[in-house]
Amino acid sequence: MSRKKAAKGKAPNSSPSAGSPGGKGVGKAARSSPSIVQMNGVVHPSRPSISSSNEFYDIAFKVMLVGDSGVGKTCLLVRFKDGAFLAGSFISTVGIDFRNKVLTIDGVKVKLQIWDTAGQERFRSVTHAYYRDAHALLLLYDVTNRSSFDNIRAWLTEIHEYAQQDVVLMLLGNKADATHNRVVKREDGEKLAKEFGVPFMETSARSGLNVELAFTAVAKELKHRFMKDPSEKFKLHEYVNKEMKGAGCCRT
Ligand SMILES: Nc1nc2c(ncn2[C@@H]2O[C@H](COP(=O)(O)OP(=O)(O)OP(=O)(O)O)[C@@H](O)[C@H]2O)c(=O)[nH]1
Ligand SMILES: [Mg+2]
Repeated sequence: MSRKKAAKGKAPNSSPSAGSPGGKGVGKAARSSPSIVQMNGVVHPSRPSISSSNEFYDIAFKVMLVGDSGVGKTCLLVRFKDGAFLAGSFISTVGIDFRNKVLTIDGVKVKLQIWDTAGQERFRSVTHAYYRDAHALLLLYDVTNRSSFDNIRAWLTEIHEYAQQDVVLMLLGNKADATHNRVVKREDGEKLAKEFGVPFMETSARSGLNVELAFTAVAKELKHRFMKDPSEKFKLHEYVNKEMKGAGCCRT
């Protein structure tokens, strides 16, 4: 397997062309493939790989964080990327931003290009334009904010409209550390996730609970799908249920 070194400082290759912000008119796009091709079992980068980091990787995927404003998308990404919590005043994301992180999954270097979207309604058309390139979506609500949970159905409708049909999807109930302010029960999240057939876990960008797990699970699923190795049996739901820790614990 050829190993590619991520180039530095260029714009990510997943961004839609300038002036084409999806909006309602975009509809479903053709299936996008990872920025690599597999020939005779060998993985080759199909075009120059682009990353803001400077690490080698074998395969790359695009992951998008979506959900209402304030649910903790940016904090979750910063926790995953830098291992830190952005405490203090809330700075709402404007438009869209991205960070790269390379994970080693079963000896394979998997680069996740993670898109942090703005939850505010006024940026929705920008977000729509990026759905079609996403290989995975992490859909967040805030366990201390009922309306962010109630809006999950609307987010799922939007995802069905704009994202690829086979996009890897996971529901995350964030801010699980905030026990005193909790208004959404863990069972409510579990029930909703079951109804839509998506894996679910509660997370905390503050404590780090299940943050690494959420991204690792997605990376494992994407790598598994890409490699199509019949000897390797990976089931995302089973993996998540086995590895997930409750809010009472402190898995990072
Ligand atoms: N207690 C607690 N607070 C959190 C957690 N994650 C985020 N927050 C707080 O929630 C607020 C919003 O976090 P952000 O990550 O900026 O929210 P966002 O989803 O990116 O919001 P937009 O960019 O507007 O879409 C901030 O004040 C964070 O400090 C968490 O896990 N626990
Ligand atoms: Mg944000």
